[in-house]
Amino acid sequence: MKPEVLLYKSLPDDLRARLDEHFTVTAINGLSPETIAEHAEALARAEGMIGSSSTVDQALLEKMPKLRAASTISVGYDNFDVEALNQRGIVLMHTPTVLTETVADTMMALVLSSARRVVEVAERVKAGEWRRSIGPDWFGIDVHHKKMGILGMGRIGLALAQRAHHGFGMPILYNARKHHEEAESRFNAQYCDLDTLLRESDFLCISLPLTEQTHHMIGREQLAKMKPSAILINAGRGPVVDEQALIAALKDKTIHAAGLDVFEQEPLPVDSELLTLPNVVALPHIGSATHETRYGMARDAVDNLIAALAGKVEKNCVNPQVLR
Ligand SMILES: NC(=O)C1=CN([C@@H]2O[C@H](COP(=O)(O)OP(=O)(O)OC[C@H]3O[C@@H](n4cnc5c(N)ncnc54)[C@H](OP(=O)(O)O)[C@@H]3O)[C@@H](O)[C@H]2O)C=CC1
Ligand SMILES: O=CC(=O)O
Repeated sequence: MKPEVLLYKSLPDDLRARLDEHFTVTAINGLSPETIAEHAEALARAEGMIGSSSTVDQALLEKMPKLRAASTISVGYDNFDVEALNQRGIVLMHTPTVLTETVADTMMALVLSSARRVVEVAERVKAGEWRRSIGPDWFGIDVHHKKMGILGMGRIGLALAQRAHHGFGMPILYNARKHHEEAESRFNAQYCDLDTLLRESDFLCISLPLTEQTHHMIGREQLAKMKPSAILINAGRGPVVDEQALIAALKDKTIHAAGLDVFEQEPLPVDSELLTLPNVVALPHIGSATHETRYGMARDAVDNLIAALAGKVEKNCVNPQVLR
């Protein structure tokens, strides 16, 4: 008999067929209180689950007594209670690597669009405001050769450093928990403490995961240390930055601008003050959102679940200690 799995995100047809070859699949429309109640019996039978974005906590796990493996279609896994998974010996699989280059592209897009005011001036053209040769009120600031500060020199930070260093001649500063030899040798990146990173960066680019340690790592005190000309880019997770402190800093010009792909609450509420600020570029969490990369993530997540439920995990495992 094939193991039963819960699918809570739609998949491309060929990947859904691959999942069906290996498992008896119950597909549900996201994990909400309603779908969880409606499909209680399928949850109780499921040995695996695959999807993204939804919260997987102790309360949900209690409804899934047979669960052996969870596969998220994302690299970030802050929506999982990993401690609870570990206690139950449930394997958590994710999709690093396949999305790295695409997310770094998105970060570079945020750097360029916030510095050169691409979204704002394009809207002005569409509004019919371009009636004569433009003046300084349409100008942006240079990106090339400015100092890029990267907070979180992991896979994505490294790919961003490559673009900034080789493509834009930018000196790279970075902070992480440890030194990254590859960043230092390939991009001449200089390790520094967080205060130095804040003080010296022209662009502070955040590619951190959300953890207890990184929650609100950037708040009022940290923003006050940045240059008034600096631009903050966040494509890690929204709650790494205290959003109210950021709004205040953007309004009183403590910093120049922000380019944001992630927010404390997603979708960003339509009445968020961020949306009223001309010096903000706000994207709807599109870091990895290209057809190619989203397909690759879904493919890897399906393969990860197949490997995990077959006891053949070789990569992409968040908590390999439960395999021992
Ligand atoms: N906007 C989007 O669509 C996307 C967002 N993301 C987000 O980006 C995050 C990073 O992804 P990825 O680069 O693959 O992950 P990695 O694990 O490769 O890199 C994470 C980096 O963050 C650093 N870090 C973690 N905790 C701290 C801390 N307390 N202080 C300083 N540095 C810290 C790590 O430091 P060290 O190296 O020293 O361990 C590491 O350099 C994901 O977790 C996810 O939240 C990812 C994909 C898409
Ligand atoms: O935010 C996206 C992810 O893959 O993590």
